[in-house]
Amino acid sequence: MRFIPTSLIGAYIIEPEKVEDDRGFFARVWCQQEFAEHNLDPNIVQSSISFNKKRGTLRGMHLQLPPFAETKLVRCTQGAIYDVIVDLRPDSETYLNWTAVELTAENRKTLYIPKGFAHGFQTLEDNTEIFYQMSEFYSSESARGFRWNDPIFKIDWREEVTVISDRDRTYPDYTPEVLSKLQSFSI
Ligand SMILES: Cc1cn([C@H]2C[C@H](O)[C@@H](COP(=O)(O)OP(=O)(O)O[C@H]3O[C@H](C)C(=O)[C@H](O)[C@H]3O)O2)c(=O)[nH]c1=O
Repeated sequence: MRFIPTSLIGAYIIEPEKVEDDRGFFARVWCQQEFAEHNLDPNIVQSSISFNKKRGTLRGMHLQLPPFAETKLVRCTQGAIYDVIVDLRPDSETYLNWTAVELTAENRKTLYIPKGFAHGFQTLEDNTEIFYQMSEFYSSESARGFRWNDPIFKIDWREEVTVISDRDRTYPDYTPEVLSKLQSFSI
């Protein structure tokens, strides 16, 4: 695997190193030891999939607060997404910054998202499926979210949003009150 730092401290793009032969290829996409060697959280307790019928579908921006803050590994196993993360760790040099990466079934890239980041994506093709691996259990009570077009983040999305849940569409703007609840994140 190749671990490529993103512009946000602690977030990485992980590229598989293919071992090719006349049948095709084999590649590792996760290894507890290699992750630990790169100071990445090697714990996985849940895996999930997300299927999205229509191009332009947007899910996010989501995160879980401590004690259920989670490291996430995200990869696209069918279709393509524009995957976005926002650093919400007040003591981070890249606090409130965002970055995006195109994850596709073809490029087989994985995005490693540390605790304290909000995550969301927009699909770039119909019938797009995402595979997640999380370091913490799902906790609806600790789930929080911010609106995809919240002016404080100025995220530059690729396309018009075609499908979005009522919850994701109606999050209030990011405010100091919400910020205070995230102070407990540290890198
Ligand atoms: C995330 C999750 C959801 N659910 C249930 C709760 C709802 O009944 C249904 C759909 O949940 P939700 O609308 O929160 O799903 P997404 O909008 O895709 O949320 C995800 O989207 C963003 C982009 C993420 O990074 C997270 O993985 C996650 O927040 O599945 C579960 O039972 N377990 C889970 O882990």
